[in-house]
Amino acid sequence: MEHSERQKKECAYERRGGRWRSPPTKRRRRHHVFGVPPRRCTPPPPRAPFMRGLQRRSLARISSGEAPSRWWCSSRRIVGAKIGAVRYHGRTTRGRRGRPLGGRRDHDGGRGRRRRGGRLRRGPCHRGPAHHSVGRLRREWPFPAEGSGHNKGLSFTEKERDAHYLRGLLPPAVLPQELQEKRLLQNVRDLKDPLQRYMFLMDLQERNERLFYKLMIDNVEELLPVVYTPTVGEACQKYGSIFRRSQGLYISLKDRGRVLEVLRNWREKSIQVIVVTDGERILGLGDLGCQGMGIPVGKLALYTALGGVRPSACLPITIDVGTNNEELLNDEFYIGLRQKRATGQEYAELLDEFMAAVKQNYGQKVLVQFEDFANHNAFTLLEKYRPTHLAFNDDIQGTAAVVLAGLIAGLKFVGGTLADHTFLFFGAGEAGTGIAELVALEISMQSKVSQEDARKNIWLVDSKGLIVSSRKDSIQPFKKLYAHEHEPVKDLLSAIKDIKPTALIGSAGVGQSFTKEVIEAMSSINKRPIILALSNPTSRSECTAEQAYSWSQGRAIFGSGSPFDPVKYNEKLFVPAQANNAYIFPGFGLGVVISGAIRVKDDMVLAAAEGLAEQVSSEHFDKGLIYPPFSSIRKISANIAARVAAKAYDLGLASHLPRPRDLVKYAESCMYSPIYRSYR
Ligand SMILES: NC(=O)c1ccc[n+]([C@@H]2O[C@H](COP(=O)([O-])OP(=O)(O)OC[C@H]3O[C@@H](n4cnc5c(N)ncnc54)[C@H](O)[C@@H]3O)[C@@H](O)[C@H]2O)c1
Repeated sequence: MEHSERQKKECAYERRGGRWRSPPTKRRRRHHVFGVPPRRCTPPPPRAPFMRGLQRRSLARISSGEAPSRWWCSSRRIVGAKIGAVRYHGRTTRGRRGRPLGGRRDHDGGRGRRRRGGRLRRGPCHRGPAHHSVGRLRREWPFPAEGSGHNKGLSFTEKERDAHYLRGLLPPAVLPQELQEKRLLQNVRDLKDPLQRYMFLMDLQERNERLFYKLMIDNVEELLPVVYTPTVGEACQKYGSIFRRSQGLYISLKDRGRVLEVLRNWREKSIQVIVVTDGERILGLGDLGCQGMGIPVGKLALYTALGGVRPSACLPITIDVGTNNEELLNDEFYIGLRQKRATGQEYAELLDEFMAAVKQNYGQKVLVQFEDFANHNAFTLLEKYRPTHLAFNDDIQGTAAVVLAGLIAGLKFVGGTLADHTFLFFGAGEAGTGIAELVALEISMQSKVSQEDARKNIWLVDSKGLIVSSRKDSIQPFKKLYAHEHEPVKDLLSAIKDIKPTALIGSAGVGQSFTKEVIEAMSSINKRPIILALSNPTSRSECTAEQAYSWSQGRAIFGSGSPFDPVKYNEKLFVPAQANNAYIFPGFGLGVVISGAIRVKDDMVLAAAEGLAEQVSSEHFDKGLIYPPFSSIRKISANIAARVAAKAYDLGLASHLPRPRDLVKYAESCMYSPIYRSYR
């Protein structure tokens, strides 16, 4: 077909990326689809300069957050009406007669339609304003409002600065990412106050995401205590005063009936991991209400830095049902609801609505990690949602896996298997009973005995003393399994003398509860007593590393929840192990994500623990370590992920088929890399 002169003039197709794009009107698009050879088209006219100005102003509006949160995928609606010259980067895949092809794409390149119910319909665009704008880099620079995944700061090359209108907005020097990292590390080290360091790193995460993660990955041992426990505890306590920008999603009692709508306001659609808290038991610090947000934010930063889950696939959520913390209720800077905690049906209904909305919005392959819920809710929620959701509780299952791995490794010094030893837990909450259950499961699998029999060597002490059968009627259901026949015992020291445990595991959140007498009693019973002081933050630790080593004359195999510096005792250097959940949950999450698992089973948690324990080599044992060093955490996470994914495939819970042949390699290849990308 010949082009008429008029047609040639009107034809504004532009050849980009091997395709013809951006037809100005529907009529002209048809004209192309029906048989007009695209090569005859004239190039598009240059864009009018005033359009650029208009667009830039509108983008500033978007970036400053002034524009509405719901965006419609239509040039005639919000974006287009204001911007005029918006050029969509959404792709159209067209088949015969110009009809959109099916397949993965649910988006039609910005004409207000997306695939719902098998058909293309008009509707809200789930990708938000970023999807519609030209020059995503410029949109984020210098307004880092919608995430900072594209920012490179001084690392933008000359070419990128030209292509993305950044010239003049940056100083002339072009620095490599490594140099930026070196400078920032120096900046962090110059700050003496840990809270200042925390705020510095959070600012960096918002400003330049890739640089933040590069810094984290390369200096994980140094920065982990800043981004997570113990500093995050202080940050949560002062969250209202240091609040700068919202870092996650807040769902409060006010949102009942529209939780789904609130979830849809989040900028990213493709979410793989959610960490959610209700702030009732933040670390060992108690009820911090809405200010518990620091925990999901910190945990998800570790999911990315240590486990390689994409940052854009992570969603931190705080469910605000009020707080019983009087200090916060009277704090003028408190950021949450000023009311007492909702309980009972009101609480359960909000949680139900939340979990249903999560499934509806993100499907069933999104991992929902419950974090720092008080134990009266944590067990109930996990039991309730495990059968229907991909639910995981790090305080119960994550802690259990990391401690079990430590015990397995610790027994290499002591000798014998788990079944040969007795374990005493000080604290029978989420952490204590979670660990006890997993230890019992491992014993039952190793020794082919029932789990009930396996529990017989495990004893728990709670605030009322040793859990024994005579207390059965007055204790919570999850403790009843450990109510063995024994005389009532009120204090820990007497319990140790009676039970004679090999390992003493503290998870009561009571600082300095492993006194000199306690450690000495453990040392008199065992040649190498295993002492795990798990309570966080450092102030709640049952004893310090120095106390454990000196009171046991250097014989203790010590691990703690919060980090302690190496200790010199009798001219020998002892490196305390950190039983940090960060060994497990990032790798566990990655395993779940790469296999597309739809449920979490105990066997998968057990696989994670075994995956961690097997990475403690003889070289580590020589140094007295019961965990591998954190510096190789990405490798550790990839191995754990492979073990978890393998178990998910074995159990028929994985949905990503076919099963990759080499799961470790596959896990490594799926990990997020913080190296800057090049932009055209
Ligand atoms: N990997 C880790 O290091 C790790 C992981 C999870 C939890 N933790 C820490 O463990 C601690 C407890 O966490 P949780 O989730 O089990 O809390 P929780 O509230 O569920 O349980 C606390 C338990 O301690 C008992 N307790 C309280 N005071 C006591 C006392 N004076 N004497 C004896 N028992 C007492 C309670 O009865 C309860 O059973 C916290 O400090 C938390 O930070 C550490």
